[in-house]
Amino acid sequence: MENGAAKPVIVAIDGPSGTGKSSTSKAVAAQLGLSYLDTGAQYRAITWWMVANGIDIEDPTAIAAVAGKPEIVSGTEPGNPTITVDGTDVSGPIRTQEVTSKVSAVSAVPDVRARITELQRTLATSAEAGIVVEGRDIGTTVLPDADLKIFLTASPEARAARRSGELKGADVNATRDALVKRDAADSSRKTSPLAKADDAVEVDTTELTLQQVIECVVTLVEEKRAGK
Ligand SMILES: Nc1ncnc2c1ncn2[C@@H]1O[C@H](COP(=O)(O)OP(=O)(O)OP(=O)(O)O)[C@@H](O)[C@H]1O
Ligand SMILES: Nc1ccn([C@H]2C[C@H](O)[C@@H](COP(=O)(O)O)O2)c(=O)n1
Repeated sequence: MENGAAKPVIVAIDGPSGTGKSSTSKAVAAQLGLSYLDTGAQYRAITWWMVANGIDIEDPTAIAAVAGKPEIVSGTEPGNPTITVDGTDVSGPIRTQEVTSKVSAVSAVPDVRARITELQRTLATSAEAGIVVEGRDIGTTVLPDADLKIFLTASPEARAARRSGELKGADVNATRDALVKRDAADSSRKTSPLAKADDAVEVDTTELTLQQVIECVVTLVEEKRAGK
């Protein structure tokens, strides 16, 4: 660039749930001085609002009719990624079992996706140094021109073990079944399903520590920036 400033780098990280997208993306963004966006938190936030306002989650028409109502604001600081709905901090409530069980239905509604995708593109293009955006359809739909696309995978067993550890004593088989069910719903919806972009680098994290995954992604970003 003319003034010598580095061009903002846009990194898209997609994959099924529990593959390490959030942990990896936050750490990579912090290490490289980039912004960070958790797009799952945005879909959880709109789901939380639908539940709080008594919208029938089984009725896509009812969801679509009010999809533009809540104001969702995401903070993109990797050390403190905030999320508010109409000014209320919902970072805790969006992680409840109720929201987790309903988010796939809400996020499958095309009007919801159009609304949230617009927010995501605005945040990504305004990040000065660049941004790491994680989700399900970032490389395929939201940011198809991202500089680097990563698709994280891991076996259902590894992902369930990670989540059960987090949920302190949760039954591993039940956790595995819930993960697999949510992935199937997210992969089979018509609009912008969970999918690997053709030009994404796939990283299987099953046998890797979180630190190894972070180092792998940092190296890929640095190589991309160096034009390798
Ligand atoms: N490579 C790894 N080895 C062991 N544990 C890991 C690894 N990567 C992530 N974890 C742990 O697995 C759990 C899930 O990780 P994380 O929330 O980053 O996944 P995710 O892909 O963002 O999931 P979701 O899509 O459901 O939000 C966390 O407790 C995290 O610390
Ligand atoms: N780009 C995205 C991100 C998330 N979703 C939906 C599907 C997920 O099951 C849900 C919650 O995401 P998580 O917090 O587990 O990462 O949100 C999506 O459709 N598109």
